[in-house]
Amino acid sequence: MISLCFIYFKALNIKQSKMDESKCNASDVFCHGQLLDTIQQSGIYPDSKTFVDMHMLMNPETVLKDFDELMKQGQPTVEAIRSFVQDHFDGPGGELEVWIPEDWSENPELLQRIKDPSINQFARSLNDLWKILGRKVLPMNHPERYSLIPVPYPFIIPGDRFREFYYWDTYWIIGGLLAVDMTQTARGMLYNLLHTVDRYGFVPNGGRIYYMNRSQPPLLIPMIDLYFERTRNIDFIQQNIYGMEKEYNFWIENRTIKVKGPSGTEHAMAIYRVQSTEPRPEGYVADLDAIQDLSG
Ligand SMILES: OC[C@H]1O[C@H](O[C@H]2O[C@H](CO)[C@@H](O)[C@H](O)[C@H]2O)[C@H](O)[C@@H](O)[C@@H]1O
Repeated sequence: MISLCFIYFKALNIKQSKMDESKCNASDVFCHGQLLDTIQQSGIYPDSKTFVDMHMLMNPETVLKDFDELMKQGQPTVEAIRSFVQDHFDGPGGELEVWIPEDWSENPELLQRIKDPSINQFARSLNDLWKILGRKVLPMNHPERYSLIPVPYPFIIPGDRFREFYYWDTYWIIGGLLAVDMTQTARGMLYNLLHTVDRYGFVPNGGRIYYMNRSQPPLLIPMIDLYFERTRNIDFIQQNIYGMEKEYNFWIENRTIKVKGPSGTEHAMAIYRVQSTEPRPEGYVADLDAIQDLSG
């Protein structure tokens, strides 16, 4: 049974590159298909997220056409794959620039109130992180070449390999921003998430196209509540109430199952899950390894 699952998994994953030019987009390169499979399995990047955070130097159809030409010559060597990537991609993360929040201050009121020197020092080092983790999307002339989901306002990233916004991280980030009076940055991050609701109907797991079929816990309304409790900005609520309702309805309609309690009473329970049977593009090798272990 496990072997059958593995074969099915692989069959779904290794699809031929699509050659119909009019239908090519970044997800044909970064989310599924033979090109993704070949590059990720070549081992040229120890972290599978490196490749899927790069951007294409030409249109996806050209990249896929060149890749098909390469494959016609037989299984490429690791060096040939490395050279193909160098010729067709740049990055990762080159679509973002470091951004220092305009509402950052060295000595916010909260820090002035912390008397213990070591805790004060620790809090100051945390406050300095906003300047390291702030990002802004650079102008994109060809969005179809990128895995990044562009958002209109600057934002704070988790850091390290996570170069984009994340849904539920934003809840904790907004709590931290509000604690040091950075309400403008917090508001911009809320606008970004509301922008994704407006555009896609929901907030994706994170700001890359390969996160579009995944959820994280639905914290948009609670984070707007944090913002409102701090600012009492009723205009913001009035302007965005439809976006909040749209996201709520997405969860009710798409991420809710019925469960029976011990007494037999039926309850609606919200779940977050992945709608995919393929390896995660940014965790590709780890997922194939996990399946291999199961089948062996
Ligand atoms: O801090 C960002 C997020 O990091 C982890 O999850 C993300 O990476 C996982 C591995 O690639 C991926 O499976 C998941 O979909 C991503 O959100 C962490 O588990 C998250 O809690 C966190 O938001």
